Amino acid sequence: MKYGYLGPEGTFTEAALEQLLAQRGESGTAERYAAISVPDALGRLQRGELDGVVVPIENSLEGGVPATLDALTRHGELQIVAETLVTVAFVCAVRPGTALEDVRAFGTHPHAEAQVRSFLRRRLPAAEYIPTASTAAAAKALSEGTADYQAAIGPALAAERFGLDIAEADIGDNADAVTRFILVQRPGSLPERTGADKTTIVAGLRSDRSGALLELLEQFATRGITMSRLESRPTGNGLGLYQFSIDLLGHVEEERVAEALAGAYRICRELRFLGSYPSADGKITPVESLTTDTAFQAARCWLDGILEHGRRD
Ligand SMILES: O=C(O)C(=O)Cc1ccccc1
Repeated sequence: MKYGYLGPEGTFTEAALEQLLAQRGESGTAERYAAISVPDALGRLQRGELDGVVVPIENSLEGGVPATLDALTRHGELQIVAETLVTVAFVCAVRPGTALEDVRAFGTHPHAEAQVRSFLRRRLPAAEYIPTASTAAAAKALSEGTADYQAAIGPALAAERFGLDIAEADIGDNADAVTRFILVQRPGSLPERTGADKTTIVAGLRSDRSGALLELLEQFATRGITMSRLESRPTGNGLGLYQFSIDLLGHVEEERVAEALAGAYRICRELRFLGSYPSADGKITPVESLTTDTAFQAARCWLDGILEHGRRD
């Protein structure tokens, strides 16, 4: 199996891939491919050049990763099969001999920049921020002398891989910051239901219907389904046109989730199913007695009885 990740070597995403491979017992056998961007990785997956791709999707401080949410929605035909959580710790890396005082600009991934703001305010208040495709891409360019910045912010691993010095370590605003990464594949069989699962969907609402979002949320509420993420992203087709990227606690093979998705499908302009997969935290989702599979099956039995008796020959 060949797995792609947001490269180059030394990104947080590479750490997430290693974590996922270890869980799947594939650390020794998998081939790795460092992609230059999330769309590049997903494109290669879709064309069959890769069998799986790991990308960041959500951060405990910043929320969803727009590049991933948008690329996943655009590709449409891909499926999330697993997730993993990585605790991210940041360092400020420089070329040997550079002092923090010499740093006029720094490069890093937008999600890293958002998580080191107090360090930036205290230590680099005048430095310009140059966004890069990944944290390790910033470290690589700095070490190769092709960067127009003097510092790179990212994991210690990236500094180490590219022979940089660590000017300051542990510069994150929040020591408990966690990033959630997903493993994406071409559509195939669904991961097995574990009781601790997530389902990811993208819902495009009908713009001519007042209360469309409320109606969508009702589909989940009435079936006892909890959302763990809800984000609006522009469709790209004009101002005011949004779609919602949503994580639900549950698996599509559960009756309550299947019924809610069917309800959502009826009322949405467009509904994309992006996958049901085990939650990384392994926490079993409590299911109220009125929304268990048994409760749904009993209701259907009752209805079948009515239809059976009332059938006209
Ligand atoms: O650029 C990286 O190293 C990534 O893997 C993306 C990222 C950036 C910041 C926090 C988590 C993931």
